Amino acid sequence: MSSEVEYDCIVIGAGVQGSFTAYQLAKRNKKTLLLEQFVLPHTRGSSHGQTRIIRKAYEQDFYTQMMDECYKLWSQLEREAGVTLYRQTGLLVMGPEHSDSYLLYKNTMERNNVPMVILTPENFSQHIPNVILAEGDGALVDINAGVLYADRALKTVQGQFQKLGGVIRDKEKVTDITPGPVVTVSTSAGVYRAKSLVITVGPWANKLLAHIGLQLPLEVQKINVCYWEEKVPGTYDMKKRFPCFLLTEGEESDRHIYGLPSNEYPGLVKICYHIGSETDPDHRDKQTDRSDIGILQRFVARCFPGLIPEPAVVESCMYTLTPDSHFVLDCHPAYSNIVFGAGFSGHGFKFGPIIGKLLCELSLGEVPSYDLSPFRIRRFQGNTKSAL
Ligand SMILES: Cc1cc2nc3c(=O)[nH]c(=O)nc-3n(C[C@H](O)[C@H](O)[C@H](O)COP(=O)(O)OP(=O)(O)OC[C@H]3O[C@@H](n4cnc5c(N)ncnc54)[C@H](O)[C@@H]3O)c2cc1C
Ligand SMILES: O=C(O)[C@@H]1CCCC=N1
Repeated sequence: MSSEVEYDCIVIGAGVQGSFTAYQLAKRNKKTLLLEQFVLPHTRGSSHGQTRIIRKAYEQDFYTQMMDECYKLWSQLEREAGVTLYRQTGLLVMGPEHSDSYLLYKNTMERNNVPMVILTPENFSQHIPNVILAEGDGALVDINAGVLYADRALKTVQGQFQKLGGVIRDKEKVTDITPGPVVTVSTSAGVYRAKSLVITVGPWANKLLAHIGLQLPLEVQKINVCYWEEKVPGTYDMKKRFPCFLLTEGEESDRHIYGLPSNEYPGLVKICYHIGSETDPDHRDKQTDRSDIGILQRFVARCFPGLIPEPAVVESCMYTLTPDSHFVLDCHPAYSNIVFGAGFSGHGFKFGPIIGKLLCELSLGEVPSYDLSPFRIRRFQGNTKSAL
């Protein structure tokens, strides 16, 4: 089947980043096609699941500053669609009080006037009951942080895109790309043409970029998404405003941990380890490493006395990591009408609306609204393989 229609833009990959990019393009009256390899919705990429953390607490100013507009774009989408996508819970940040990482969070938040409360070992349990603050740890709360209803957000943005006249074709895997002033995209079901192309295929980025002679330094990891049962149901519940939390980075392996209050599975709290094991996105179920679960069990036993230190549910999801954990947002070095967003390194969901806006701007040849230098591929220098 060959399509006669020429699109302004084709977006490949209907995860959070591709869906928001397509929506932004449609808002700009661009005739847009969004292609997805699986039947939607699916659980085989990085954007599935009911919840994600949204926060301004970051080590780097550029993320904190982008989140300013991003919160506004999330609430604009909520108003437009008449749905709730965000719930404020606050985010508890804990880490060795004098460590580089903890101080970077604290100072970045202070410098950018992010509303926060600093807790002391004396008043900690009064504010955050049923959590043990480790000896020597500092604690602060990013007050406006909270939970995004991820699955609902994806459904909403894809729905709004379609209402604006956008076309979604799922169960169509892109099998080839031919660059040119008009780009040709071949799928398992057809051939499509467009003035520009956006590639947002998450863990599959290098598999698809190989078709256009580019390889990025990305590592795909499978993450075990663990849920832990409350001894007394409701102890760590979102309705009671129990906060999301994260441990800042440090020397010890048991610091790469974060969690969300119980919500999607009543009585179960999501607590995960931020480092997984390398995997192939087409064979992720073959990766069965659970060594992180021991680290989580020790953490839960030590710091969450109200949880049973044995995971009740283990699901899986994938991270696509760059060497510096910063995103990749750029144009192809040889074809300026091919744009990609990749390497969201396990923290990209909250940025969906702003990533969509930026990739839309890049695909239209406009000056992007933010300085993209932290996200350009030239930072990888020798690590980017171009077969051109
Ligand atoms: C366990 C876990 C917890 C996380 N927690 C947070 C959090 O709290 N806060 C936060 O902000 N972020 C979080 N993240 C990160 C965030 O979810 C990801 O950064 C984001 O979902 C990445 O989206 P994406 O669109 O790049 O990738 P994906 O969601 O994987 O989308 C890519 C899409 O492209 C499709 N595709 C691939 N190849 C092709 C092809 N050839 N043809 C057609 N379609 C194709 C795939 O099927 C997929 O649907 C978390 C991630 C995980 C795994
Ligand atoms: O992006 C986020 O907020 C979460 C928490 C920290 C680790 C990864 N994702």
